[in-house]
Amino acid sequence: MPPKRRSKRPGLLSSTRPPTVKSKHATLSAKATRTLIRSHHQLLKARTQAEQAGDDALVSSINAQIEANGGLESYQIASKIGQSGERGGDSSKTLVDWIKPQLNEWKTTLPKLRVLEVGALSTKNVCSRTPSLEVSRIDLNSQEPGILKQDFMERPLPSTEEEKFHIISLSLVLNYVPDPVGRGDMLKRCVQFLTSNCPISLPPTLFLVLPVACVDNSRYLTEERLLAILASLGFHLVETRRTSKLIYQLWNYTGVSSPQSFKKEMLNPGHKRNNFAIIMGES
Ligand SMILES: C[S@@+](CC[C@H](N)C(=O)[O-])C[C@H]1O[C@@H](n2cnc3c(N)ncnc32)[C@H](O)[C@@H]1O
Repeated sequence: MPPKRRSKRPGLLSSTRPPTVKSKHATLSAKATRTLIRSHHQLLKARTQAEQAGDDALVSSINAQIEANGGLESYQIASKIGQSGERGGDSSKTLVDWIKPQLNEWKTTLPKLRVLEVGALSTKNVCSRTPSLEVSRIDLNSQEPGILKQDFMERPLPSTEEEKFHIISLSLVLNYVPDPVGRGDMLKRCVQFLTSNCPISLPPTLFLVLPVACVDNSRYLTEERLLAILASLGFHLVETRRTSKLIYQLWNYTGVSSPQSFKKEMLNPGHKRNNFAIIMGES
């Protein structure tokens, strides 16, 4: 009797470790997507620590592991899958829903509101399809012609109000930054790119999305601490929303800051917690 032919249905990538995305059209299970994203973050963090320790051999070995996992491109593909409707969807829909009352004031005779989308993976998300918004998209690795390859931390500072933005989106970007000081610097830098010179009654706005574990399950960051950090920079929380995985927040910049330093200090002890932290000096 001839051997039974095996089904041609491909197995899930989650059954292989480490998961690697080879083509832009590869399909990853939800679990494999999460594993790939988590592993990329862990490798970035380990690389930063090796760099800080001056261990060049370890840096090279971690770089090789990042590449073996498919690099930033595979990470972005996994993140894009996460943006699909069935996996939680496009976070910019929440941003647009929240500012809809103000956007309704907008008329075609007015200039569009400038949005800086840091960590942009798509030119077709909800904010890009909103007629009153003009979106400038940047990412460390551009996936499409409408996305500029640029590190926000290296973007030249604006020299005029017109070069600034009414809204900055940091959706799942702050948690990508591998070290706590860099995260504080990123939040501080946002202030320099925001303008209150707006054609409608929308204050300068920061849209922040983080994995909920960053504030619920970290030894060094809580929602309260995040609020204190952003308040010290002059931000006021106006909207917040949670899903089982993500926390979405809308912050208005008031212009009234009270510089304070925030160290990495134990707020929430527990051996099962993570080490996500934001450090900020007073300057
Ligand atoms: C998880 S993806 C988030 C994608 C999308 N914003 C979302 O909400 O699904 C994080 C992206 O942030 C980008 N990124 C991280 N740090 C950045 C920086 N300093 N400047 C520009 N892009 C950055 C990464 O390259 C990556 O594509």
